[in-house]
Amino acid sequence: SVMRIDTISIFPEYFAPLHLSLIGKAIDHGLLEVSSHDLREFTHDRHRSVDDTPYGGGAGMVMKPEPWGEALDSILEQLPSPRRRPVLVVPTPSGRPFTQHAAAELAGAEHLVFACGRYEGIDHRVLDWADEHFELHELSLGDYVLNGGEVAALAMIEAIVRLVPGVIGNPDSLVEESYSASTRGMLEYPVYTKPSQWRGLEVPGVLLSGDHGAVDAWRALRSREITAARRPDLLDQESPDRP
Ligand SMILES: N#Cc1c(-c2ccc3ccn(Cc4ccccn4)c3c2)n[nH]c1N
Repeated sequence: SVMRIDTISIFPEYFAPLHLSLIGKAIDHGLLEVSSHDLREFTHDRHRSVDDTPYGGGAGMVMKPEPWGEALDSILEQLPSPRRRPVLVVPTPSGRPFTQHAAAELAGAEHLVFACGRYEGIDHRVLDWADEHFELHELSLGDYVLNGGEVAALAMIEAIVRLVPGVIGNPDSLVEESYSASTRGMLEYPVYTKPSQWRGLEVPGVLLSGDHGAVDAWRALRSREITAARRPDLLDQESPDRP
């Protein structure tokens, strides 16, 4: 089935890169449809204004609700009926953490809409209204501050789309990854390829030995060492994947 993704932003050109590489291929193969919408197309004043000063005072500007309401209406009107409620993802610093688990959850959706804010955020009434018409997910990419939601949406879209069956070339790499890397598993072990000697540096002998048991053991040990050093928090969690 075709997954449809709509993005809404005052910088729709941020999403041009989605038509490259992996995701570009999925689009070419008809597995994925991506459309980017310019929020300013839903303004009607001469200055095409999308922001105004915050009620209650404070620095910065807030995105006005009207353009968002019209943009989201336009998405809903274009849906084939009877429609299942589309998923609305709103990247925000105050969101629930976007994790591999969230990506897997969203990979099952038929239709994803990303509302990318700027300034100090979107008038909260937009989220309150959207909660009645969409399956709303307010998600944060991580504990750092960005200037808007576009970069977060690009990352989320890539993490989600690569989990959609048929989109990524080799499904095996997904299976391996789901047990060892960015999920609540462990961090990836180091990888090597030819030449076996490079600038005086060798590939660990075990990897050239052909002894698959020894290779697996070496990789598990390296994952554990790297995880203990960089992400001890991942080691604390009991996980059925890790004996
Ligand atoms: N996801 C995510 C994000 C964001 C993010 C997402 C959307 C917007 C819309 C406006 N801003 C600027 C801004 C800065 C400060 C306080 C409020 N708003 C965003 C930032 N920052 N960091 C993440 N992990």
